Formats: sequence, C-alpha cells, structure tokens
Amino acid sequence: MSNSSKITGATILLENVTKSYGSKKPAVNQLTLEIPAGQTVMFVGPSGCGKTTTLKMINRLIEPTSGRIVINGEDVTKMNGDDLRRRIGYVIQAGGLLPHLTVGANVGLVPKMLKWDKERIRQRTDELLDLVSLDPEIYRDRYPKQLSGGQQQRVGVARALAADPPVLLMDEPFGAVDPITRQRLQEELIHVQAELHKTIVFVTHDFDEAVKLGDWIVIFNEGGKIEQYGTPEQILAHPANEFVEDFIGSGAGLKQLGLARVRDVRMRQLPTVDLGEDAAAAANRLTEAHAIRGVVLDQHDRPVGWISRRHLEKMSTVVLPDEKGVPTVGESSTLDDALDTMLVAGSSEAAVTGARGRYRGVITVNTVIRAIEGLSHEAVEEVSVPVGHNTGAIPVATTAENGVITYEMAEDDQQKEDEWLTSANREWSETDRQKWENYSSLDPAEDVVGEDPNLKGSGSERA
Ligand SMILES: Nc1ncnc2c1ncn2[C@@H]1O[C@H](COP(=O)(O)OP(=O)(O)OP(=O)(O)O)[C@@H](O)[C@H]1O
Repeated sequence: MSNSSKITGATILLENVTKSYGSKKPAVNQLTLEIPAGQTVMFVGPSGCGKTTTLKMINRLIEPTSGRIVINGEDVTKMNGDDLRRRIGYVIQAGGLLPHLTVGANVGLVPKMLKWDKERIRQRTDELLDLVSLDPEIYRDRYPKQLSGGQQQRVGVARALAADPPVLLMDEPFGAVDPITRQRLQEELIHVQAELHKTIVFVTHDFDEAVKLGDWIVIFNEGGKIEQYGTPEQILAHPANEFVEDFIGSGAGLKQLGLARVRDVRMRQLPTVDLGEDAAAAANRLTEAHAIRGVVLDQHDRPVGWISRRHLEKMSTVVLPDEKGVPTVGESSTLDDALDTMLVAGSSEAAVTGARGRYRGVITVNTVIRAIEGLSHEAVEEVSVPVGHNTGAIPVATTAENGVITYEMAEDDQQKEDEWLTSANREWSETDRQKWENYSSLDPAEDVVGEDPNLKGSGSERA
C-alpha cells in the first residue's frame, strides 16, 4: 500500500455520474466512485461494461450526461477540458505517440504547451526517459517507428508523466505487447509508482494484471454497475457474488500466488563483477566469497550475464564469455511470473532487479517452489473500502491533516448503500443469469451504435 506521507496524487470522486449515448440504456448509470489519492485502482469487467467510458469521463474526453467529477475537492466538470487534460496524464495502447516527432519531442509535448523553457524541458525529458529505463543519449532523438512496442509504451508513460500530473489514466496500456514485455512494463510501472505515488486509474481486460498492479480493483458489470470494490486479496478470498466468481474464473487459489512477490522470498547474493574491470581482481573476489560464479553488471548496475572463475582466469579485463545473457525478474514480480521466466529461459535461476533494472540478488526455481509450498492462507487484512456504488447517494468529503481527502456516506445513505451491496451479493437470479448470457454472446459489432455527438472529434479512439 502507498505511504500517505509521500502522496503526490489527488483523490478523485465520480459523483452520481451517468453517461447515455443516444436513447440506449446508459453506458454508465448513476456511478459514485471514490479513487483514493496516491493509489492504483484497476477497472475490470466484461467488454462493453463502461470501463473506458468511465475512465474518459475523468479527463472529459467523454462528457458525463449528468453528475460531477471532483478532483482534490475541485469540481472539474465545468472547467476547460484542454486545461484539465494538461493536468491529467493519459496513456493508451501502443503509447499513442506522434510518429513525426522524436521521442524527446513526444515526451516534452505537454511542458512545451505549458511554455516551459527549452532547458527545463530537456532536463525533464532526460529524467523521465531514465525513469522508464530508456537511455536518453540513445533514444532522445529517435522516432517512434525506430522503437520496439515495449519501448514505445515506455515513452508513452514518460510522456504522460512529463508535467508531473497528480493523476494518471491508463487505458489497456500493455494490451498490445508480448507477454514477456508486458511483464517487464508492469514491473516498471510498480517501481515508478513506488517512487511517485500518483493516483492511477487503469483499465484492463486481464484480471491477473489487476491483481498484480492494483491497490484496489473495481469489478464492473454492464452499465458501469459496481459488482465489487476491494483489494485484490479481498476479492480473491471473498468474491461478492457469482458474477465476480465467474469473472475471476477457475483457480482463484492459484491466482493468490499472484499476490506473493519475489522480494518476499530469500535471495542468494552472488559476488558481482563489472564489465571492463580487472579480471584478476574480480577472480579474487569470487575466491574470497567461496563462489565459483559471479553476476556480470553493466555500467548501470544491470545484470548482463554469469561468469565463472575459470573464465575470469583466462581474461585480463572482464568481457562477457557468451551472448546468452541472464534471465531477469523484477523484485516486484509475482512468484508465478518468476517461475515462468525461468522456465521459458530453460534456467534454474534468474537475477532479480529493482528500480531502473539494478541488480538485487539471485532467485532459484527451488526457492520459489519452497515459498509457494509455504504460502499459508493468512486471514485477509480488514481495510475500509473506498466509496463505490450506483445508488445515487452522494458521500461527504473529509480532509485529513496531511491534506488527503476521503469520502464517507451519511448514515441514511450508508444504510442504502449497505442494502444495495447486500442485494448485489445475493445469488444471481435465473433472469439475471439469462440476461448476462445473452449479453455476453452478442456479436461485438452489433454493439457499436453511431458516433457520440458529445465527442466532437475530441480524440476518442472509438468515435
Ligand atoms: N461513441 C460511442 N457511441 C455510442 N455508444 C458507445 C460509444 N462508446 C461506447 N459506447 C457504448 O457504451 C458501452 C460502454 O462502452 P465502453 O467502451 O465504455 O466499454 P468497455 O468496458 O471499456 O469495453 P471494452 O472492454 O470492450 O473496451 C458499450 O455498450 C458501447 O458500445
């Protein structure tokens, strides 16, 4: 969980928000949702349930039909949309970079609009490229098409952070990259968030991604109806109803493994050897540590290979004996991701990396398996869940001493919300189940109705 003293994010409240496209049933109906400052809230739910509509109402790429959006106590529903969007970072699939601008110019886009001077923009761009593990010297002047999908996505994140916005909206940002790159990007986001403590709202189709990245998960049903709002642990241990159970899918117990992280298990410390250093000195270090192998690090302390004492004795300065590289897992990786990485690489061990890819230690298949075996089903921590419902009731704001705003329901409304939640927790009726089955078997193409007149070419991908 985020440490409140370092929060740079803002509390967001969607206050009884409805969005109707034409005469159809509302895409989002009477949604009240508190997104706590400095935390990551994941939106999941079946296709067409209103996740993206809800996300885009926060930066007003989509205007709510009714209701208010309040960010850090300020009603932003009536403010100028362009000004609002400059204060909110936005990351979409494939980075959404402008192809005719260099990486540097893409990252510096919002600061330029905000009329920062050139030197400040340059410093900020380099700082952010470094934050997302791209060497500014190499990537600053490249064009997006000269980057891999994963690198483009990193630039997309850097660009969204450029003007240091308190809020970051991410719409399926890692949907278009391969699984290994996706895992890396997820880990990087965890590290970036541990440094920055932004308020992140993240739409995903992937429940495992929600478990991995979210402080909180909102499970939506059709019409932006909240089926459950809770921590990943709460949702996995106590799904609110059959809909949530079905959504989690089989193997909820196995998914709980997704909650255990590499940093929670014991790592081995192998001696480290720097590329280009004196090989005899490195060999001595290995001897003193009674180690037959060491981990080779590049100039940024990132692991690039294994090296044996025997190899070192044959060199004068340290170079890599082969190009095989080394499987790496981030310390925030889940144990099942770590196992995956080692199995795919055909290796029984992997180097563990921390922020900016720096070396932390070594993990082995055996340590992971032992940790998994030892995982006990500890009681889920009791934490109070932020406000989230579709009852129409509006919560009251309170401001803590550190300036963080939270929301509470008035007593009568709390009762109304409890009743609503209890009804949401009831077993699904046959009619609801039938409705859901009919809905989920719809051809998605039939579901798209005309253009939203409110969007007026505002940049929505769907319009
Ligand atoms: N511009 C639009 N005009 C008309 N209807 C729209 C428009 N955009 C979305 N909708 C409808 O609103 C509903 C919610 O769509 P939304 O994109 O928010 O869902 P989603 O949960 O993000 O879906 P997915 O997971 O498939 O991206 C859907 O029924 C969709 O067809």
